[in-house]
Amino acid sequence: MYILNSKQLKEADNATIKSKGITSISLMEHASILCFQWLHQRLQGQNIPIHVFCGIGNNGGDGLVIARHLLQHGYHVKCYVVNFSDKRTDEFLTNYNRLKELGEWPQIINGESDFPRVDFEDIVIDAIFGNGLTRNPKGFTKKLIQYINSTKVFSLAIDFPSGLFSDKSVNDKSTVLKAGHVLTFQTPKLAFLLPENKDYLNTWEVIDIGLDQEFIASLQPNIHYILKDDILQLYKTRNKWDHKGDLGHSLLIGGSFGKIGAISLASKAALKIGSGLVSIYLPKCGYSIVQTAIPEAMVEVDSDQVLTYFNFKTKATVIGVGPGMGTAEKTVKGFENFLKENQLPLVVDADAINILADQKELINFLPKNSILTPHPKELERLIGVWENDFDKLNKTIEFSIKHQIIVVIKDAHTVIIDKENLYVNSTGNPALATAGSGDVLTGIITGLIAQKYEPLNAAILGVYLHGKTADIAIEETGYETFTASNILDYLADAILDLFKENHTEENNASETVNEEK
Ligand SMILES: NC(=O)C1=CN([C@@H]2O[C@H](COP(=O)(O)OP(=O)(O)OC[C@H]3O[C@@H](n4cnc5c(N)ncnc54)[C@H](O)[C@@H]3O)[C@@H](O)[C@H]2O)[C@@H](O)CC1
Ligand SMILES: [K+]
Repeated sequence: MYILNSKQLKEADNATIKSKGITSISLMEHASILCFQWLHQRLQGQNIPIHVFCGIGNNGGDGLVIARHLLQHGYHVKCYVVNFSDKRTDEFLTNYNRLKELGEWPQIINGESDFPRVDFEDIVIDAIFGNGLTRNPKGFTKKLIQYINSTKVFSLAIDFPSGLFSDKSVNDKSTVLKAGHVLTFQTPKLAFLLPENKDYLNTWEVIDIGLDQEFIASLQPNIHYILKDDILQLYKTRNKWDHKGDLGHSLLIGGSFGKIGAISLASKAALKIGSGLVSIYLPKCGYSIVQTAIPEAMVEVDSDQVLTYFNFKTKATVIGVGPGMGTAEKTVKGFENFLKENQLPLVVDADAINILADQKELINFLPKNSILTPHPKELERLIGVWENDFDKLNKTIEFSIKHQIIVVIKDAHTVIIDKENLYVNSTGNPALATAGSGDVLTGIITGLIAQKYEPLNAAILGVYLHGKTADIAIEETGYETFTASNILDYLADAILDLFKENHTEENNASETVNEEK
């Protein structure tokens, strides 16, 4: 699924109005009725006070439409116009008049003395600002947002939590209305998926308002939200005549005394995801451990306790390097020599990333389309500090273009960056915040490249499946007892789930952002 920015969304609105021969008013009516229905289905006519706060733009127009339908269905509605400007849009004015025709005159809020009383048990519909927000809310509008937040009332945000920008960072945290739930139009918004915005929304879902898909595709959006449908297009089924030699040979390089588990997990993962053959190259001290733990794997050893020589004989198709490797001086030297010789596709993780961050000139030896899988701290060592999450993404895009490599930024929403294209993952939960989870991801991606997946597709598919294991598992394991080994236990379920009937929530992008709330 595409993620559109604010400009693309406006273009898509206009293109749809043209191609479908409809008016902007009817598009607004349609979008807002879907929001009304969402609420009506849940409230079933309950007599709860609903405060609808409308701005003066088209987001406010949506609020007015929702208020009208709620009134017509007998709800206890109070509608307000947050009068921060006199530049009311035509769509706002039309719907303002339609509401008045019903005998309902919205209360105009011109200052703090006009703020209504809002109780915790009430419901707020936030239709103050949407996609048109260009600057921080100021004056009494800012105060109103703070007042509503202070009541801790449930608020249903229309399209955006008011105060949250679509494509740039919020610099004043106190100007965003905290949403209990967001009904956002047509596509997820990048802002919802960034860690810096986690406090502004609890859950969100996309409401499909029927914008012109052909037009949207013609914009060639560079940001994607990866759902099951996207994954099914990448997934390769096996052929009857496949031989283990056709399914690639993964070589996992890593481990050091005390950290043999990391390379062991990565190697198991490469096997579990279907790599035809798996070899491990590690320090001698890990030999018996991996031979016992993974009888399917072949093993070659380096010096006693840390990797030093990197003089393996294995002829692999792809190499995953870094888990548990450490950064001993001998290892750094050996890794440097290895990089200068190596021609094979690489998946680079953990300490191997730290070595690259320390000696940036080595990055130039990575083959084109190598994959780096840093967590945020490792990324910072690689690209330097960022001002905010948008800056982080831009800096990573520059890095990816400069070095022609793919970066997997591991986070609650892992983002895969391939030059200017961003792929945001939709699966996973905090159960994955556990030791060894990254090592398993490295093994999965390596094992997929072995099976002839393009590196980018291997990263997208690997990250999705890795997250999906935890989504399936938590029903049984809860968050706490889930460990990295469980990722491997549930990998089969994650793959089989691709072929199960879609649940509605998977057709319709949605998520819980903040698990505790
Ligand atoms: N036909 C359409 O264009 C549709 C629009 N829709 C709604 O329209 C919204 C976008 O509407 P608008 O573009 O009118 O914008 P908004 O309603 O989000 O913003 C209102 C206006 O406030 C001004 N503004 C921005 N920041 C401000 C600030 N800090 N202080 C004071 N004024 C500020 C802007 O110039 C903008 O015109 C979407 O989020 C969605 O809710 C939906 O009804 C779907 C159809
Ligand atoms: K809003």
